[in-house]
Amino acid sequence: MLETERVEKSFGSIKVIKEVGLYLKQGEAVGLLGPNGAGKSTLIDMLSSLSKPTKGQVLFNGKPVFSQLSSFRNRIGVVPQELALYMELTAEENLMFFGKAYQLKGAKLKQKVDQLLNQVELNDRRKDKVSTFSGGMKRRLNLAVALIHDPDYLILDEPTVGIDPHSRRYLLDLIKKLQVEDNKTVLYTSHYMEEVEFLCDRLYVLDRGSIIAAGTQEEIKHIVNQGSTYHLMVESSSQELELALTAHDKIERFIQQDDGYRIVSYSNDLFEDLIQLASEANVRVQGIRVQEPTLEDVFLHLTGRSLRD
Ligand SMILES: Nc1ncnc2c1ncn2[C@@H]1O[C@H](COP(=O)(O)OP(=O)(O)OP(=O)(O)O)[C@@H](O)[C@H]1O
Repeated sequence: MLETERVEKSFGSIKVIKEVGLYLKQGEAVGLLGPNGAGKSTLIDMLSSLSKPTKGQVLFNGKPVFSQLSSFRNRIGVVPQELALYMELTAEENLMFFGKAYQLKGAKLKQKVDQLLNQVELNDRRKDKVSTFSGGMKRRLNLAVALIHDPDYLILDEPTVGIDPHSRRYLLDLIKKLQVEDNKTVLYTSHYMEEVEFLCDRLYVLDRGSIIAAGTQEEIKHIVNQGSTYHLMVESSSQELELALTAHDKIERFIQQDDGYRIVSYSNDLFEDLIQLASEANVRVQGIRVQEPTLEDVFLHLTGRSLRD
């Protein structure tokens, strides 16, 4: 088990991680969800022993990671947010290089490199320089590099940023397979709630350096289940309607979306009120739908802000 014990991290006088306690049991997939700047990368750096907490500690199987650094680093693979690849080397040379850093060599290393290139579907590009790869191909190779020493724990920091939908789908399916079939423990960081919903059994919601919710997806969604989430589709946005939504006592929060508003309410019966508010504001309603709460709603409910603020 990998866990943090009330860890804190400050840069100068600014505390960016505040008393965070989280754990990762072997074999499970855990999501760490939070908007930009919440502190996800800072937390991951501490969890993967790349930086030391200012306070508290990170434990692996009950002992501080810094007391077992080399054996700990052999057990974890980290996929950083920034690509950690040599652009002037080929895909194969990158994997060989990182494999040697873990003391792999000879036939064993070659076999692992072949297996990983197949797994991330880059075998036909193995002899090409990484600088010629698309964003998605680089991300796939970045994942392969993290797996070169066959770690049991895989820590991924927003691995799908800036990639095409095909590569994104491919990476998500591969990560799921690594967890389910190869029994890897996964910590997956993202500000895309749908990715975390697809991959993770349990999750933590991080906001401004603190964990503001934790539990299974069901438990977390239950937080907003007392009411409902409405999707109000309108022809155009209206300041008058927004003022009326803000003033309405049964509406807890709302955010504007491309085609209307997403509204979190304590009430299960808001249809008529919404139609009336829209009509008073001279806004044409195209439709109203009640939606299952998503993690986005949970975040909106807890913080009043959108996940992608
Ligand atoms: N080395 C540093 N020195 C000073 N401040 C830092 C440093 N690293 C991070 N921060 C600050 O800590 C806060 C958290 O940053 P962090 O990168 O951990 O957030 P994040 O949740 O990973 O965001 P993103 O999704 O944008 O990557 C930010 O306000 C950031 O500016």
